[in-house]
Amino acid sequence: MNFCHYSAEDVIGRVCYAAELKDYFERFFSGSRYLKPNRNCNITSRVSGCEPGWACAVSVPEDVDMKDFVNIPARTDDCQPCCEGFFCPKGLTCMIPCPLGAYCPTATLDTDTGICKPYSYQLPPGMPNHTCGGANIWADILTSRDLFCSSGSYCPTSTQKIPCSSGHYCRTGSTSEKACYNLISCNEGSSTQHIQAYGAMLIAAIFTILLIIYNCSDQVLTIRERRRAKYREAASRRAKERVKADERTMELSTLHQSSEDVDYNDSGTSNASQENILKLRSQTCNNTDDNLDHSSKKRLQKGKQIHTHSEIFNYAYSQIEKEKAMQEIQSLSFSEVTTTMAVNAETRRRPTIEVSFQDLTVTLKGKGRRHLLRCVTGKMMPGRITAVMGPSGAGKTMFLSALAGKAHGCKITGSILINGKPDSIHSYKRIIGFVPQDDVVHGNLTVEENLWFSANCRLPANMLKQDRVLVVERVIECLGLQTVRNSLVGTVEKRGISGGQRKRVNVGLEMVMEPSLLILDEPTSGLDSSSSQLLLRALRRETLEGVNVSMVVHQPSYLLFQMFDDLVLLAKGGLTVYHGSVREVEEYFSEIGINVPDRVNPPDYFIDVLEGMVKLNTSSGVTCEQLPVRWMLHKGYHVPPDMHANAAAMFPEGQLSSNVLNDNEGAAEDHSFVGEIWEYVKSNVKVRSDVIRHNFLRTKDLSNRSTPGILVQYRYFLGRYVSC
Ligand SMILES: Nc1ncnc2c1ncn2[C@@H]1O[C@H](COP(=O)(O)OP(=O)(O)OP(=O)(O)O)[C@@H](O)[C@H]1O
Repeated sequence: MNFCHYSAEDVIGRVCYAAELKDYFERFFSGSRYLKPNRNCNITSRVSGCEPGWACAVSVPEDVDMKDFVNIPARTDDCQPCCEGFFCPKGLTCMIPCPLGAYCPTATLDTDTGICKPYSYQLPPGMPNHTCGGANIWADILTSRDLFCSSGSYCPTSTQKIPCSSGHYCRTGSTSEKACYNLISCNEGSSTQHIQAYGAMLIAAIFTILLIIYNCSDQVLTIRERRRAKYREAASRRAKERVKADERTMELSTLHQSSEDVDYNDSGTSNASQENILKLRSQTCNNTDDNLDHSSKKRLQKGKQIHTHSEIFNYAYSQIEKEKAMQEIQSLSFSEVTTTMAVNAETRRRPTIEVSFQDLTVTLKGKGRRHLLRCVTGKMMPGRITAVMGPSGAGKTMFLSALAGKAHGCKITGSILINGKPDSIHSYKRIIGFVPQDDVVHGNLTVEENLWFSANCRLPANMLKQDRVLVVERVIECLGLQTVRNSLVGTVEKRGISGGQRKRVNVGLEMVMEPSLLILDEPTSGLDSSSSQLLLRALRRETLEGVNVSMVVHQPSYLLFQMFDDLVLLAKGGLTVYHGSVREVEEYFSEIGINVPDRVNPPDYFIDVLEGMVKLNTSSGVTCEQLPVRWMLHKGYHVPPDMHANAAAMFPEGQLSSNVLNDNEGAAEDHSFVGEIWEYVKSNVKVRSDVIRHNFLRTKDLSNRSTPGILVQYRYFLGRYVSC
């Protein structure tokens, strides 16, 4: 009570009782800015203690029930200024102790302003004997800081205020001073520690780290890549050595077996020894995982992921070598049983897609309605490579685009069936690869990065890492891209890999997604003969897994031509001249008197004929223009009316079956002006709705493959830019 000029009893008599405290805090916490005066401060009986910073005593303290939370006692006696360390709000007439962190000295009058400092109340008018009292308010720190210990000082009690010493800082309402961090200088009376030094140090540290990362990232990536390459090469070497060792074992066994066979049956020796070779190779091929340790083998058997680079590459390369051996078996095999055994056991087949089309006609919109493709009927089978050939502008690209559902802005009639059903080709887009004529590779990435981006985005999301590595490594191996796998593809400004290699990467982007239908537009253009053969061999390998491969090809060499299974030959105007097996094309043309001269490459000759560069002098009298009609008649297809004259010219009157010629196509071709406009509007609406459906609406997915979601794909996309 050193801070109060009353006696202890006087102070106790002035401190608020329970009912007054309750009344005060209820009003305070109800958010009322101005407190309602209590019963002692009404207009009729207003005492000095009702003024801010003043309090009064109770006349008979003994009569007051301190536990009475309801009745406010009468305080009218001996009104005096509020004690230090207490606050006395206006209209309350009693004292409340200030809380910790507050500083409540007795106010002094500022004669200039007439305000009781450090508080902001004034002396009441008309009361000349009244002086400044103690604290008058109590508020939270956000509303008013008047009552709280000011910043730069600390208040151990509500009557003591000590300036913050140097090396320390004190915030508003502090009861003790806080030591500043090392390295930070805090002067006397500091209200906060200035951590700018730390901020500067942090920025400098981040900058240094970034600088180190920038300078070393290349190094780190190179080292990582070098390590991976080391594992890869070791795995490849091990797998090859293993195959060689197996081959030597086989040779020895074969020699041994042959010498035994000679004694019994001379005639059957060669066949028997070859069978032995095949059997032994099949057996050794089955020991794929011999390069792996026991735990990795176990994980593989359970279909689990293997983790280290070394294990993954060992697995991938032993699989690749095994596949190569299996292909060799197939080419060596003469016994169908052995081949079937090998293929069935080891060749993984993908879901198959058979594409059949009937009377496929693509017509250009607008005036003239030119046919870009006309009445094309046929089928493309899984496990076969179909070449699409024809003179320039014949509609080869348009044909494959129409099949792939990428022919926009044209009217397409006829039917396309997928596996015999009229499903939309877009429903299978996740297992259809399309290699356009123009490059779609990313020039600022390496060959391997390009392939990995495509593989990550388009392979099944749940595919194990080792299988992804196998797929990518297999494609790199198949396409002969080993030597340039880490080279930048290159752009116009920055020279990268060669044009032929770039073309192969383009094809690789689609091969790594393991498609069931692979459509390629001129993948061999610009490639030399050996590169083209390498590519065809890679595609041939795909067909072993049941992939349906169709490609536009220009001027294939004879060797390359023989590597195709089927041929679609288109004449100008998009009409079919031949669609069938490559083996039978020469026979078909010779039947109509078109024989390929000696030492002329058959595909070149057929294109020359269709270009009109070869003057036909056939016994049957068929002209170049009649070849499409000849094909239609040969297959028994309907002949469109505008071609009837050509058909009739080839056969004497009456020899043509009426159902071949009875076709109404074109009967409704002559429209009135209004009819033409109506047709135009109709087709335009259809094209727009096709575009909207293709871009915005989801077609039902029938591919049975779930690829990574948009966000994951976006992550891979961003990853590409990080790599750049
Ligand atoms: N959107 C289009 N608008 C107008 N004409 C088109 C369109 N698309 C294709 N054509 C025309 O259709 C014809 C066939 O084109 P396509 O590209 O299919 O020929 P191609 O046989 O692949 O030729 P090339 O071998 O020269 O690449 C060409 O005469 C072409 O001009």
